[in-house]
Amino acid sequence: MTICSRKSPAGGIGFELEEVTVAFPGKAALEDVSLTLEPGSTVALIGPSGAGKTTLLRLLAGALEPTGGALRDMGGVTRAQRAAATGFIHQDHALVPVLRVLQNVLAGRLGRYGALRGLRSVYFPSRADVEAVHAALLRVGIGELLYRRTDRLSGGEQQRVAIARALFQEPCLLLCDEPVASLDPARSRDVIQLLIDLAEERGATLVTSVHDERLAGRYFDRVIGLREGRIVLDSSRSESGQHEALTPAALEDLYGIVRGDS
Ligand SMILES: Nc1ncnc2c1ncn2[C@@H]1O[C@H](COP(=O)(O)OP(=O)(O)OP(=O)(O)O)[C@@H](O)[C@H]1O
Repeated sequence: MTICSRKSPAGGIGFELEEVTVAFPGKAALEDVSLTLEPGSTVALIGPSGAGKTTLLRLLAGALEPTGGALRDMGGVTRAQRAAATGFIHQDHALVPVLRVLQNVLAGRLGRYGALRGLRSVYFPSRADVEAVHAALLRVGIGELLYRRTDRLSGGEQQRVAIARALFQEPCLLLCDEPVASLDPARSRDVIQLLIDLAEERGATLVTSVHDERLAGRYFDRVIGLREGRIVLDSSRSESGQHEALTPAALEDLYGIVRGDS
């Protein structure tokens, strides 16, 4: 298994963004974003709907290119290495409902193979691949669901399948778009803690968008607030473990409304 570290050629994924803009026709989703993301850091993206969080995640995943400015990988990691070492957990899980959990997790490595080998690996997996999928499912707490049809699972179980699929990719960069949007508060905390633990175990960089700034402040080393495509808040955990910059006034400025104590 690839474990990420600054010394590993495929690991230690970090970024420098210099005045990055991503413009769509008639709309700039990100504008003049300058940011350094350290390898192995855990980062939460917060901000109102349409602020540019998903666009930033897609940019880091290599699914989008800046239309202005520059994005640089740290430590000589190439774009191809980054793509191979990125696990992306989508807001809607992006699972195929009629497939078994095993096949959905195996599909996590489709991007590594050509079309024919990829399909064979999903429908006729090797014993080693089945064992690796089972290990990933055990790690996220649902080992018993290996052969269950995916559309028979609860939302929380499907979320864990999506995390297992990303884990099966042996990621050094874990990107998650609203991973707890459809979960209740207790399950949301469990899933965020699981993502933090997985990133720490692997030495992977974790960047996650979340709507709940309390979860962001409690679990992540760094919290970045976006509004209308710009960074308006950037908070790092202090030595006392607190996010002192996450004040009610800063959150009010970010969201444009009073959000209550956090
Ligand atoms: N492919 C696209 N074409 C045109 N506009 C887009 C495209 N993708 C995103 N946008 C626009 O860019 C802005 C930022 O979108 P983005 O999805 O990044 O926001 P977000 O912060 O993730 O929002 P949410 O919290 O609602 O998911 C929005 O105004 C959106 O409509």
